[in-house]
Amino acid sequence: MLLADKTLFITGGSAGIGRATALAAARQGADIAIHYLGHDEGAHSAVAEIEQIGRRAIAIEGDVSDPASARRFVEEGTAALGALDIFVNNAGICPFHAFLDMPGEVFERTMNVNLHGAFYMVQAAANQMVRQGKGGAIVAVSSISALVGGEYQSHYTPTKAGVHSLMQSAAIALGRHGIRCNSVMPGTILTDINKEDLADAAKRQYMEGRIPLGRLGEPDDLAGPIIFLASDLARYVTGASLLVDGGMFVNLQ
Ligand SMILES: NC(=O)C1=CN([C@@H]2O[C@H](COP(=O)(O)OP(=O)(O)OC[C@H]3O[C@@H](n4cnc5c(N)ncnc54)[C@H](OP(=O)(O)O)[C@@H]3O)[C@@H](O)[C@H]2O)C=CC1
Ligand SMILES: C[C@H](O)[C@@H]1OC(=O)[C@H](O)[C@@H]1O
Repeated sequence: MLLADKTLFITGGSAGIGRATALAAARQGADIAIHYLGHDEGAHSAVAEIEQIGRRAIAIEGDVSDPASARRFVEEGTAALGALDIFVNNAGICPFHAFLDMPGEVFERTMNVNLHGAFYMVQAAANQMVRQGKGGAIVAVSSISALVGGEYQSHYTPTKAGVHSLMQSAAIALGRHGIRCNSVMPGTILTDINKEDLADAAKRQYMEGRIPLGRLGEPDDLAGPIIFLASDLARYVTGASLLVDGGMFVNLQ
């Protein structure tokens, strides 16, 4: 097992990529702390499934854009599970909107959740790892959108570039503590975040057509790459990013 007896803390663990990763990490031997916003059913059913696998789990509600929520997640999760070995920063939103009339509150909320939230969460987790004194691994869910733009994502793509950049700087700041920091860059993965956008058949067909592997991603497609980066298999990997996009990025023509 790749994560035997480790503890893994993950934001956005009630749905989509985060939920799939939490369950896959439990199958690899980890105990899991889930942070989520308000989707009680998703969070509590994930906890129940993890316990059925035979691992411990706790779900803690809060808004990642609030720094106090990051501190509470780390404190309460560590009190429940005994330590924080791996942190996965995954929570995020993407309310698709045109650029020219983007409401200020949509821009600010997206920045606050995706980027500021990542900063506060990663900082709180890193401080706990430093206190423990035995290193650790941090994996952030960035995006292919850190590298390319989107007409309706002008508020969102800078947050994903920011998360990628945060992992690079954190890798430098935390290397001396034995803490590795990396990111994954998913392509288009079928989850609630894009259900409405991909309900447009023409858009969905266009996105599918760009992918050499011939299909959109599933949340489980991210679990393996995240667990790899979190595990000792990646013990000399830090400051790196891994595209997980079925080949979409390299498909120019
Ligand atoms: N799906 C895709 O194609 C891609 C996704 N990504 C990134 O992957 C990550 C996960 O997205 P995905 O699984 O698709 O999305 P989902 O909408 O399925 O899940 C989002 C998760 O984030 C949580 N969340 C949202 N806002 C907050 C908040 N303010 N505070 C705490 N938790 C919050 C949600 O909690 P709750 O359920 O309680 O509301 C939920 O658990 C995001 O960072 C996204 O940008 C990157 C590239 C592609
Ligand atoms: C929400 C989008 O479908 C998704 O998010 C990203 O980061 C990529 O741009 C995907 O298309």
